[in-house]
Amino acid sequence: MNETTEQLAARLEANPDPGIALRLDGVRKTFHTALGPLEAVAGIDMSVGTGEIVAFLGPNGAGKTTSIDMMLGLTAPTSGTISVFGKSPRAAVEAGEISAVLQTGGLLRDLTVRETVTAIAALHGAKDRIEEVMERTNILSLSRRKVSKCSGGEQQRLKFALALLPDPRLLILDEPTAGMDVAARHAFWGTMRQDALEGRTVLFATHYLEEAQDFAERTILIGAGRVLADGPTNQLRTMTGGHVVSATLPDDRPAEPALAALRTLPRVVSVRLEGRRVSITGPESDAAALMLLTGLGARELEITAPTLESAFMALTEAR
Ligand SMILES: Nc1ncnc2c1ncn2[C@@H]1O[C@H](COP(=O)(O)OP(=O)(O)OP(=O)(O)O)[C@@H](O)[C@H]1O
Repeated sequence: MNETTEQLAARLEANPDPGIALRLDGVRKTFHTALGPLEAVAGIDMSVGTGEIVAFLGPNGAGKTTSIDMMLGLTAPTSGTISVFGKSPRAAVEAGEISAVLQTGGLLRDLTVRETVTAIAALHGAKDRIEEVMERTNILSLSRRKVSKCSGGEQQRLKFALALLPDPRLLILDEPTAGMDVAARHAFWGTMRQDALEGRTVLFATHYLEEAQDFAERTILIGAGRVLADGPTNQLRTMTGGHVVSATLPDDRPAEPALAALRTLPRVVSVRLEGRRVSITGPESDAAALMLLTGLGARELEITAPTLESAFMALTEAR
């Protein structure tokens, strides 16, 4: 059916950002600590389209949890704006359009699994979704188990069930598979994929490269509160723009002048030393090889395409 002009106008008024589930513009968050201000999020611009599964990848302390707290309206940005389906995060939470599986808290240890699901379903007016959600998250067999007796992975599945109760259009997951074994991880992501096919948007924070690689078509890499790279996960390894050149430096000379010289090469992303072995990451691999062999007396030269891990290390360490 073709949309009438009135219907289009009504839709744009309800969501001025069609096709976009989540948008962050110039978002910053500064905490005031005893040691002075700490900029946990230092200016993030990003958007996530409806139906995408996106990995929010970064090392510890990168600012993932702080960003997620702001997306959920749990804390306000110091500056910048966040919109969820064109609404403020709080309005989207109230409308049941966004929900989350968070790392900490949230479960009462003395309730059983079913009592927990039933209590939260009552809050959302979603009693009719209890069976479906419990089946989907594979917790029916745990119905009568006390939360305190559930393993870490089982508690994660329960949290996942609670997050699905309002039938959110956008699901945010902070390290969702922590504590799950390999089989549970695969089952979990299988469910997620199915949900995404049905139109649910998923953003998950992780510091596991493999998890981004295996389950997200797109990865937003963050470090030190900034977006370092954003693109298809299978291209992340080339986002450093080049290869890794490694070689063994001569024993009879100090390494530091050689490292300083290598750092002057154009567009070098990182220079690292382990023992006498130096590795240079960057797009100008020929120039690095030439300098190593002819200028620095290095031997055992190797040039390799970056692994996802080396791309990740180079991008996060280079700042
Ligand atoms: N309430 C707070 N007060 C002061 N500093 C904070 C607060 N919350 C977070 N930080 C700091 O902000 C930075 C970003 O933390 P955040 O928890 O967002 O990172 P993360 O990427 O989620 O890390 P992890 O993977 O370890 O959970 C860290 O340096 C952290 O110590």
